[in-house]
Amino acid sequence: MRRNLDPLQVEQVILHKLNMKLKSPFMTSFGTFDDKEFFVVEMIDEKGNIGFGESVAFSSPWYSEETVQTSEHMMRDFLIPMLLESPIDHPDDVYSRFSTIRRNNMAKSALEGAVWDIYAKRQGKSLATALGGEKKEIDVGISIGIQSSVKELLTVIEGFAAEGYKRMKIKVKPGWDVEVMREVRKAFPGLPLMVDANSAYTLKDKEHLKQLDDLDLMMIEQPLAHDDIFDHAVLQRELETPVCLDESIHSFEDARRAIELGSCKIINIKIGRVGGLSESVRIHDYCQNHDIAVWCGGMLEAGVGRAHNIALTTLANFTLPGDTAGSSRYWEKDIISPEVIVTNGKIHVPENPGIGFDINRTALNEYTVTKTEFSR
Ligand SMILES: O=C(O)CCC(=O)C1=CC=C[C@@H](O)[C@@H]1C(=O)O
Ligand SMILES: [Mg+2]
Repeated sequence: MRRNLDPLQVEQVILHKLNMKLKSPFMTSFGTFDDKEFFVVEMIDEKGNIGFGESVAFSSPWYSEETVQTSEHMMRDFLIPMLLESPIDHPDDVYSRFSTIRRNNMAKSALEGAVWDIYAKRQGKSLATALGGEKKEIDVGISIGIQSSVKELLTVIEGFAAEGYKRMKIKVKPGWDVEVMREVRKAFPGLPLMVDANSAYTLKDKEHLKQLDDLDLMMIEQPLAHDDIFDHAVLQRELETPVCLDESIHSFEDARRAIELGSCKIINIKIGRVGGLSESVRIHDYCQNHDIAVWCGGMLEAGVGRAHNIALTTLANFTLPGDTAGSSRYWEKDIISPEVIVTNGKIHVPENPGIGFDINRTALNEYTVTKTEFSR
């Protein structure tokens, strides 16, 4: 294990609760997002370094059981006191320090991300380098919600293709799937395409889903239940299209079991879902050793979360474009400076220490609903 001879002591944590309105509603098989409520974690160490993390839990427990309110409770009443208690040798230790608390990975990850940012800044390294990443730029795709008509969907895809995004992920659900994707494939014959079902199907839909095999999709993401890896293995044996797991993977152990069972050929790593950057790196490394491709998913993050996703994606086995689109995908104005810019489907990885972006305090304050401080 990597050791740090300069233990860091967290002195203060500030939870900024923000509410940001999306430029346009984002519809999935489980619900529609109009705005995003979340926390920016600001953390200060004993030397005055400041690190930032972002919580990704949504207001409602649709995607996972965590919500903005449950993560606030977990951070305030359990996790922050555990962090303030004693110095940390290495950010990897945060995961083990939190291990007596079951799950609540998004709450844990928001804090762990800020510790990683401070750690990288203390070392004078970018977060990407501190994590072991080497890419100078990353390929990105974009996630497209369910639209009101196929015509509308084709227009949206055309717009993002013109912006240069490397692949399009189309949200599907029963009644908005095979026929729609046939139309999309017909209109865009060479476009890298995938679908995400957010658990909208069961094994009874196997024959229906097999029709997707004709459409040259990069993968189908999370077709079956959010807590399943067994039925996904059955489905993967029958489908030519690779299955990618999202909701089902909460830890390194989940990934190991899914891979041993043959439940997927690809894993979408979301930092918040797996409890932080350290666990993300462990999953990445294991997948790399088992020929399982990974990519970095998104949770409609604002700039701080986006910066963490960019840093993680610089690791070698992130071979597929992620969902880390530019700041302008969801926001009129982001909370970081400069904003994340996508050029020809690529994001340049910042080289400044830590997350590599400054916080735009004016924007942060504008979106802040409440602010709570915790000190040692
Ligand atoms: O652009 C992004 O941040 C990704 C958006 C996206 O596809 C998702 C975000 C949150 C929940 C889901 O709807 C979905 C996903 O499952 O990956
Ligand atoms: Mg998904």
